[in-house]
Amino acid sequence: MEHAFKVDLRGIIDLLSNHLYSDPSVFVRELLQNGVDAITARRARFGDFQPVIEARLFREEGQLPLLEFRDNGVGLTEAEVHEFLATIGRSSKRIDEARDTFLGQFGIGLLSCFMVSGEIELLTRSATGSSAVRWLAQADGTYTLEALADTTLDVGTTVRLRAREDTDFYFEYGELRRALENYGRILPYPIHVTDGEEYAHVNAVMPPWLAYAAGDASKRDEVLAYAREELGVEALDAVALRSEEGGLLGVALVLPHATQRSSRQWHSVYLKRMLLGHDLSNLLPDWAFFVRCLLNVDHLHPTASRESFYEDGALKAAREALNNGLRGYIGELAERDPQRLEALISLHHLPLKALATEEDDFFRLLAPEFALETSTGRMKLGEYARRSPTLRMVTNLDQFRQIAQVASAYGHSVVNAVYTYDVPLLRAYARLFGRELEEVDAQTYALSLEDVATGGLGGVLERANVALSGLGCEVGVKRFAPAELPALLIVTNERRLLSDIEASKEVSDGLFSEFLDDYASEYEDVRASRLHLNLNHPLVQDLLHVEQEAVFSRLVQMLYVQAHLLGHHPLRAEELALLAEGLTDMMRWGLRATHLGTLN
Ligand SMILES: Nc1ncnc2c1ncn2[C@@H]1O[C@H](COP(=O)(O)OP(=O)(O)OP(=O)(O)O)[C@@H](O)[C@H]1O
Repeated sequence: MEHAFKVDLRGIIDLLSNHLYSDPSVFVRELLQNGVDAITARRARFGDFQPVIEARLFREEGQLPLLEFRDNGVGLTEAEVHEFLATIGRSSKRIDEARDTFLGQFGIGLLSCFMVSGEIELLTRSATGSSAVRWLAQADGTYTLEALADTTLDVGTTVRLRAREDTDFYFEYGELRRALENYGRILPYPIHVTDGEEYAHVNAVMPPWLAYAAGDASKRDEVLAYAREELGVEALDAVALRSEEGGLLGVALVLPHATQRSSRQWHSVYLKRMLLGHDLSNLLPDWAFFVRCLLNVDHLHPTASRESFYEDGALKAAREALNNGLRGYIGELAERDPQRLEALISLHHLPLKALATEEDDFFRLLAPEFALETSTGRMKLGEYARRSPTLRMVTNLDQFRQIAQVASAYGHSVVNAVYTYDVPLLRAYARLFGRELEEVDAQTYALSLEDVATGGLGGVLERANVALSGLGCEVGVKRFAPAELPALLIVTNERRLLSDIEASKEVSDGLFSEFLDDYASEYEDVRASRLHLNLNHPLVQDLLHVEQEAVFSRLVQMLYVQAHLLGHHPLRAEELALLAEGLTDMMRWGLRATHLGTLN
């Protein structure tokens, strides 16, 4: 035996309200959409007429507010009401040629009215001339349908909804007007709203960006003013975007402040002039996070929630077109107004770096303008490459701090490539412009310091090592530039990690401290850090002649602490204690020297 499915309407309403639609105010969108589609259908079948959509609110004493939403579109015959309105999932708009003409297609939109109202009343007269009908549907899935004797009812449809206690909010004039403006601001048919006292024509003035996008360049200032006044964006530029694919028209407003990839922009995306949503992540290229877009597409397909687009060939083509539009803007700026491009790069370097790493042509165009931090100051990549035939980079901030002083003594400038995109940018530069790229670290420079024969040092090394025993540091004596630098501390990354663990242990107790001990034991064989004393420095030369062990030891320890400070190495408790003791001794000796004219 064959049986028919039964539908539990309450279940479906629950599905729509809790899982498909993000907000009950979408009922306004669905009503608008049906009104617009009905007018489009009437025009197509019965010729031109003066279209109108009207929302009227009634508040009567002791009653919950009532909304009447009227359009003078094609209307429905009794048979069509049974077929399309009362059959869930059935739509008059799902024929192939209608897909591109109408906003609706799924045959579920009207049900969203049950999110705000217990019943839906619909009065309609078809443009075919048949008699008017009244349909009254309940959320439990039952409905009544009666033919109306009233012959004065105009062609079109009126939907009547009474608020529930908990949905009163959506039936307030201000809220309804905001929702109509939000969804219908650029719809092509006039939309009116009134509550008897207040009245508005919500789409009386078309925003200027559509005309600008369509090619009317004279609207640029109006678009910038619109962005400022309506969106609160002091845009630096307005880029017109259009493409046949997807029937896309839009404008990208260049933001006046730097942005991160993670900062999501509040775009406005319209489908056939009806607001679809604010997210453009599946249309805009990844790197375009420096613009805020206003966009209308005519030929893309919405998902059932109408909050994003369905992934298909048309969406892919539209994505491509947007990508090309924004790239075209940057390329054209380079030719038309290089200074403006320079300003754009310095403000929006992150998105433009992302673009440059994607494509060689853009790399050549943009890369020389990107700012870098180098051991000889901030400069643009182009300038850095002019000054430094071999490109040198460090990828670790600690390393950069350690070698910044020494590298310049060798006439080297080293890039601090710890920021996003720096490494791929330098690699791409080396590849495209045939340069050598060296990754350097503190050890590389320490190895190239000039060795000193230990024979002539008279046991200084041994004594210095005793002075620093227990600190995990070995002492060496070398000659290097700059001569003003008395000592250089080289700390390996593992050693740095170990110091960090020790520092954490100082402030933790119990279990965590034990865990840190375990963790640290894995690094037991780590090489000690190295303190290179610079024999070019007069203080180090004097050190060779200090005989009193206490003084010698303090001097070495203070050189060790000073090297920490100069190299921006964090001080552990041991180093802080040495610093305190050393300073006390120095002061004591200073005072004694003042009084006695001698040190000791
Ligand atoms: N104002 C109206 N005028 C004329 N016909 C209407 C009106 N509102 C609804 N209909 C008819 O009822 C059908 C179902 O409407 P509903 O809003 O549920 O779905 P839809 O608009 O077809 O698709 P979607 O779910 O994508 O919105 C429509 O296809 C249309 O035939």
